[in-house]
Amino acid sequence: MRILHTMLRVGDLDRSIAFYTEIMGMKLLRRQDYPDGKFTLAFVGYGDEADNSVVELTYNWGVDGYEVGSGFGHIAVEVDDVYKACDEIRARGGKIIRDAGPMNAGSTVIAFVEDPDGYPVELIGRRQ
Ligand SMILES: C[C@@H](O)C(=O)SC[C@H](NC(=O)CC[C@H](N)C(=O)O)C(=O)NCC(=O)O
Ligand code: NI
Repeated sequence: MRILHTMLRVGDLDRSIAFYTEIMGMKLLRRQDYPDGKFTLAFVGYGDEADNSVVELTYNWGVDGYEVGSGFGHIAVEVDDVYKACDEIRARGGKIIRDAGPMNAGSTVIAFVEDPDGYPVELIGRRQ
């Protein structure tokens, strides 16, 4: 077994696709409308689904926002250098909500970016 995807409900699909592709460097892997269910799915990720876990963006037609809630944590993205990644993401218009530095109660260097719906995306340095 393997993790295939994490699903996020989004209020504006094009806005989210732009964030995950133009700011986070992912690819739009596929997009499909489901008219009978009045929703659209878009899958984004750093590689094809056969070999990579991806993010499934779900847009329910006419629903423009959601409560992120206190239970949701984050999606984590591996980067070569967290500090450099934050600079690059800021330069591309991304919102860093937690600057790079050692994690709470630990030493792993992390940072958090906020996606357009308020979902945190964690940046973690590649394991040495
Ligand atoms: C290792 C890396 O993948 C993490 O996600 S650790 C991030 C760290 N998590 C916690 O502190 C968990 C306990 C916390 N009370 C919670 O429920 O979130 C984290 O979120 N650190 C925040 C920070 O600013 O370091
Ligand atoms: Ni994490």
